[in-house]
Amino acid sequence: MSTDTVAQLAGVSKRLGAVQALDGVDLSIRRGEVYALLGPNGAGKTTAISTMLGLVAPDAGLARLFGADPADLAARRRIGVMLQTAKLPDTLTVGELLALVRSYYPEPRSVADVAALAGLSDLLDRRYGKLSGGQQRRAQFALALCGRPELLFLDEPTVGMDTQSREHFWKAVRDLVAHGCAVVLTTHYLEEAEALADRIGVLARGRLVAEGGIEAIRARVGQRQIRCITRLTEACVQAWPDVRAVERQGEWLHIFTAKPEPVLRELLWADTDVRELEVRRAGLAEALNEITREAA
Ligand SMILES: Nc1ncnc2c1ncn2[C@@H]1O[C@H](COP(=O)(O)OP(=O)(O)OP(=O)(O)O)[C@@H](O)[C@H]1O
Repeated sequence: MSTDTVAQLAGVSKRLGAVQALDGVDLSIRRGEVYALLGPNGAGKTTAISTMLGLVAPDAGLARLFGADPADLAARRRIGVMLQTAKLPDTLTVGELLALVRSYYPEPRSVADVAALAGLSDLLDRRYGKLSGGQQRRAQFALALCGRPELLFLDEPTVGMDTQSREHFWKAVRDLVAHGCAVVLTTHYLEEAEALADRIGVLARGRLVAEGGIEAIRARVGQRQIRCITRLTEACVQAWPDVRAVERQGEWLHIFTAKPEPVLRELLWADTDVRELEVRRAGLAEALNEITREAA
């Protein structure tokens, strides 16, 4: 394992009941990077994170945290974790929870720093059980930061957060990463992956089917999208050669094609009043759909 690798799965397979949740997964998380693990529901993202954390024992292969077994206490002290299900005592205040978790670490982050990073400063006296869903997620994020982690595991961290909280959260993650923290992130909000991730791993049915930077993942899909305002009908455009799909959204027509040039020529010829014409590469969502469809 390279000294730059902070967490690793090597040839990991895991069966859960009748499901092959992970099937020969190899992945490495490097120091100071944000690695987003993406894929449809049930693809194996949570199982992959749980295996890195030593909460799930692999049937084959191995997991490493800072080169050690994930159960190793010294390695565990260097991580922070925010899982989808957090069971915290409802009756304690946020301040009391922070005091408790900070007491596990020899040199914890100060309450003021943690509260500022997680946007919690005005919630310290509130009981955890009385917080809204989004506020509870912020409290869980704060708890994950107490031990000054070098590696943070964030499993769908912004579910339930409003737009402002989510933006605050993204800024905090960027600050932490700028100071050398690595992050493993799962999310179904692709704009979150686009905003934060240095690298993306795509899981489908327990296999890592694509890995790379956002542009590299997008570039795997040759498809382009033409968007315009036109009086032409969907059926008319759909009949042209090279047109893969057509969708109308209000006054906009979206045309999907791998060969935009001949489609554009046809479009400009068929409707000389066409307006607001745009051509763009497929987005991350379309790329992920295509990659997971191919894998299936
Ligand atoms: N304890 C379990 N027993 C049986 N099957 C399980 C168990 N836990 C998970 N699974 C199955 O393993 C597969 C992978 O689940 P996992 O939770 O890792 O997916 P995920 O990618 O995190 O999904 P989501 O996006 O919905 O959170 C799913 O088919 C799930 O139903």
